Amino acid sequence: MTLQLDDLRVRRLGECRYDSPLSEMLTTKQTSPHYVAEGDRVLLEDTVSMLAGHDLPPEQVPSFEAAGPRRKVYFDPSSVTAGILTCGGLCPGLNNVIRGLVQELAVHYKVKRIVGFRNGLRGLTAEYRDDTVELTPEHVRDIHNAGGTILGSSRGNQDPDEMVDSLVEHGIDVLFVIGGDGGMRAATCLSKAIEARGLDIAVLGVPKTIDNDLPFTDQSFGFQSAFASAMDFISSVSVEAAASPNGVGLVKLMGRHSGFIAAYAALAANGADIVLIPEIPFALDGPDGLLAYVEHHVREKGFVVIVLAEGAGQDLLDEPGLPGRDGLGTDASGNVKLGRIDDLLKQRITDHLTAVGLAPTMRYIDPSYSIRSVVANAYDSVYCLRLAHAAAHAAMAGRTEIAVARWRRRFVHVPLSLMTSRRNRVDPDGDLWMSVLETTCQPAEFGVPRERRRTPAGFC
Ligand SMILES: Nc1ncnc2c1ncn2[C@@H]1O[C@H](COP(=O)(O)OP(=O)(O)OP(=O)(O)O)[C@@H](O)[C@H]1O
Ligand SMILES: O=P(O)(O)OC[C@H]1O[C@](O)(CO)[C@@H](O)[C@@H]1O
Ligand SMILES: [Mg+2]
Repeated sequence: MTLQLDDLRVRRLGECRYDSPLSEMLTTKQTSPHYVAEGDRVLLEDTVSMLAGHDLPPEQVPSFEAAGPRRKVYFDPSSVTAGILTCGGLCPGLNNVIRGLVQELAVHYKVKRIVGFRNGLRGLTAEYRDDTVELTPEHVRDIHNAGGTILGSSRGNQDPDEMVDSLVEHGIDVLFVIGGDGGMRAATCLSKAIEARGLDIAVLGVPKTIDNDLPFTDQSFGFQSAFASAMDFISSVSVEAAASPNGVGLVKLMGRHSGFIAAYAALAANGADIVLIPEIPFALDGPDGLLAYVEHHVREKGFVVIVLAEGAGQDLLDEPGLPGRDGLGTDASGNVKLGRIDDLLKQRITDHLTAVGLAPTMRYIDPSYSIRSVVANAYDSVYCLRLAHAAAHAAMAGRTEIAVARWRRRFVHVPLSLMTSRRNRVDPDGDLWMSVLETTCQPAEFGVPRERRRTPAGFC
C-alpha cells in the first residue's frame, strides 16, 4: 500500500476561534531542527531515494501534521470536560501519561473538569459509567512513582452507542483513550459513533503497548522500560546457565506478533546466543534445525542462552500430536490465545540433548508480567509527558480520530485509520534484526522448509 498525502490528513471538529493560553509563547516560533512550526509538516519518509521515488513537489509529498500547541483552539477551555481511560495490557508509563494530561489540561488550559473512567472501556458501559474518578493535579501528583494505571484496565468488547451515551451523560468534550491496537480500534469505533450522532466530541488516542507493534510511531512509550527490565532476566539466566552442566538458559518474553522486546532485550543484555521471534519461522529438526544448533553450542561453549518471544514458532504447535494453536480460542478482546511454545522447546531441547549424551540443566524464566508492571524509566517518563502534552494540545485544537505519536523524533498527529492499518513488526531484512544476528552469531534461519518461509516485509 502506497500512502498519499490525503491518507495522512487529520479530521478537525471545526474552526479554531478561541485564543490559546499558550499563544504568547508561540508568537516568534519558527521551524528549526528542534521545533516544527504550526502549519509545517513532518515527512513520512526519510531517505533521498524514497523521496525521489515520488516525483512530487515537497508540499505534495506524504507528510504528517505536526503536533504541538496552536495559537487558536477549537474549544473554549473553561467550558471543557475531558475524559481519560486506559485499556488493554499494562505498560510502563500509563500513570505518567495520565498525570501529564491532567496537569496540562488543568494548569495551562484550565479546563472545567477531568473525569477518569475506570477499567478501560468497561468504564463507559451503562453499568459502570457512574463509577468515575475526579482527576485533579493534586490527585495525580505522585502517581508516576508507581507502575500500572490508577484508572485500571480491561479487555472485552462494549457497545459503541452505549459508550457514547456515557460520554454525553458526563458532558465529555474530549476523550483520551490510552490503549494498544485494540484501544485504537475502539477509539475509531467511538469516533464514528460520535460522528454519526452529530456530536461535538474529540477522541484522541495515545498509543500504548510493550509489544511496540503499533505503526507510525518510532517506539511506543514504556517499551524501553520493559526491555530494560527484561535485560536483567536474560543476564540472570545467562549466569545460571553458564554455571550449570550443559546449561540451557531460556527466557520467554511477551510479543504476540512482534519480537521487538525479545530483540531489544537480547541486544541490551548482549549475552543471548539465540533469539526466536514471531516474524522468523524456524525448524526444530534436521541438520540446520534449532536442536542441532543448540547441541553444537552446548558442546562448544558448555551452555546456551535462548531468548524466546511468546509468539515465535506458533506453527510448530500445529504438528500432529501437539496441542495446536487453533482451538485455543481468543481472549475477551478477540486476541488469539497463543500456544505454549516455551513448553514445546523445553521438552524438545531436553529430549534432544539427553539423547546425545548432554543431559541439560534447564534454567527457565518467564518474566512477562514483571517487565510490563515496572515504573517508567527516566527516558519513558519524559516521553510520556511529552506525548500527553501533544495529546492535550491536539484535543483542544479540535483534532479528532487521531493518535499522537513520535515519528522520526518529531511529535505528529496520525489518523487512527493508519494506526490500525498494519502491525509494526521486526523486519527480517532490516538493520535491527541484522544487529541481532551480528550479536548472537546465530544463523539467519534454522532450516525452514520452503513452504513455511517468511514473506518479505514492506514499508506501509
Ligand atoms: N475492532 C474493535 N472494535 C472496537 N473495540 C475494540 C476492537 N478491538 C479491540 N477493542 C477493544 O479495545 C480494548 C483494548 O483492546 P485489547 O484488549 O486488544 O488491548 P490493546 O488496546 O490492543 O492493548 P495491548 O495490545 O497493549 O494489550 C478492549 O476493550 C477491546 O474490546
Ligand atoms: O495476559 P494478558 O493481560 O491478556 O496480556 C498478555 C498480552 O498483552 C501484551 O502484553 C500486549 O498485547 C502481549 O504481549 C501479551 O500477549
Ligand atoms: Mg493489542
